[in-house]
Amino acid sequence: MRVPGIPDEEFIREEKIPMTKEEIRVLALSKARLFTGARFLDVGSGTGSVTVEAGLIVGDEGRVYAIEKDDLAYNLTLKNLQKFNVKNVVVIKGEAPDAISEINEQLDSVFIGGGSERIREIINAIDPKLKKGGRIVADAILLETAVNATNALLELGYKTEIIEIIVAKGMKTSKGYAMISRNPVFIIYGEKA
Ligand SMILES: C[S@@+](CC[C@H](N)C(=O)[O-])C[C@H]1O[C@@H](n2cnc3c(N)ncnc32)[C@H](O)[C@@H]1O
Repeated sequence: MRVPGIPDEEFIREEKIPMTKEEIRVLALSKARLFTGARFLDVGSGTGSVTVEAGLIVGDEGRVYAIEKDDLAYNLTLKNLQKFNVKNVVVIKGEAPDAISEINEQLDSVFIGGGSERIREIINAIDPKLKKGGRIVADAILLETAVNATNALLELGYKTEIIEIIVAKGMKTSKGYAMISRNPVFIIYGEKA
């Protein structure tokens, strides 16, 4: 099994396609409790950074599903999978929650990085496909998304937590390092009872 944390600059990027940044990605994948052989779903794969890291962690015995609705992001995910030589991923071009029905096996954990406006429906559609003890992890910029995700998980009886992270990265100046803050990100996660 491989420790996550591929540097952001190693991914192929497209100007308009977002990516879950390295430090947030590491924490989100840790909360997802991935393991060798796990079945994992990434909703809204974007650039593909979470999908790639998950594919490397679960290894040849595992499987990752990625759902992405946007053509450019879908193709970018494929490009990054190729770049990192990750072959255990099924990339589904479609929109969650509907596209979740294309997955025909039980999942160990799920990350939701896209679809904030439909987060409740997405969580409700994932629930029947998640094994007992499995985890749903979501990240969110908006307070409303964090509240909606938390409530959806609580209503399903999940053991739920919410954290907020603010990452400041050091920028080298002539006098030393100045810390430049990024926007705060919520990570919400729930474990199925
Ligand atoms: C913030 S980006 C995710 C970044 C990704 N985790 C990464 O590491 O590159 C959100 C992505 O979710 C996609 N998305 C939004 N709503 C979606 C939905 N309902 N179903 C599938 N994809 C969706 C967007 O097109 C976008 O590419």
